[in-house]
Amino acid sequence: MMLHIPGVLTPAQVSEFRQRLAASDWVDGRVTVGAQGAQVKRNRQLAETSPLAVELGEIITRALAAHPLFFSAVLPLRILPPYFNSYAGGEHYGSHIDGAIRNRAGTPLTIRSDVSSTLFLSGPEEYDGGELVVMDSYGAHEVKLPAGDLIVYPSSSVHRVEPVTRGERVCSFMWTQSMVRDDWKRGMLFELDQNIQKLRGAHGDSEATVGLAGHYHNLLRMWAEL
Ligand SMILES: O=C(O)CCC(=O)C(=O)O
Ligand SMILES: [Fe+2]
Repeated sequence: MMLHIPGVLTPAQVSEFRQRLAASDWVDGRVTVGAQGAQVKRNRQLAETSPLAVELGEIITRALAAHPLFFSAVLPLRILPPYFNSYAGGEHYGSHIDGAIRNRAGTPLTIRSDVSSTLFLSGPEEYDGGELVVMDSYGAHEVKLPAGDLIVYPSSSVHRVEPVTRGERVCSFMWTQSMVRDDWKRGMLFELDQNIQKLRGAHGDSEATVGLAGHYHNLLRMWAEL
């Protein structure tokens, strides 16, 4: 399932992030990939142990943990601290799949990547190209979101970032281990949760919404791995 999650960061947070990121040191993005990724990846990132990456990453992680839509769609168990990348002057990231097991220099965390996310820190008017293209059985989906918004997509999908031919595309990206590994099951739980909330919004709680909420939790009980 792919989902657009608006307003993860406020415009004020985005502009503070951009100012601080512009003044920091960037390294070759190939530091965090394996051999296949290294052949197709051409961008820059903050170093994994950069104190700025750690500080800004914590703000993003807190915002995600408190975001009801992110929680409902991702059912996060562990979020690996977010990374920051930048593409300009034709930089791009060709078709690849994210490594299944991810760890992070400077932290003891190792996670299984179930859900990949990109948080846009540049607005679409700031650059040309740079679409995140995610493939699934329905075809290729192009994503370019307003600054502060996030896209989530299954880490199991092949994806790429098109060359940035004007301006600069600055983003944060991160991997989450979900309580529910299977994308199809996670999507079913998300649909059920969202529809229960719509029913509640329209009619208040009733015997039926309580029953459906029980069904949601019983499915989660059956499928969740902690
Ligand atoms: O920049 C992006 O939107 C995605 C980056 C990416 O796919 C990766 O680093 O694995
Ligand atoms: Fe990726």
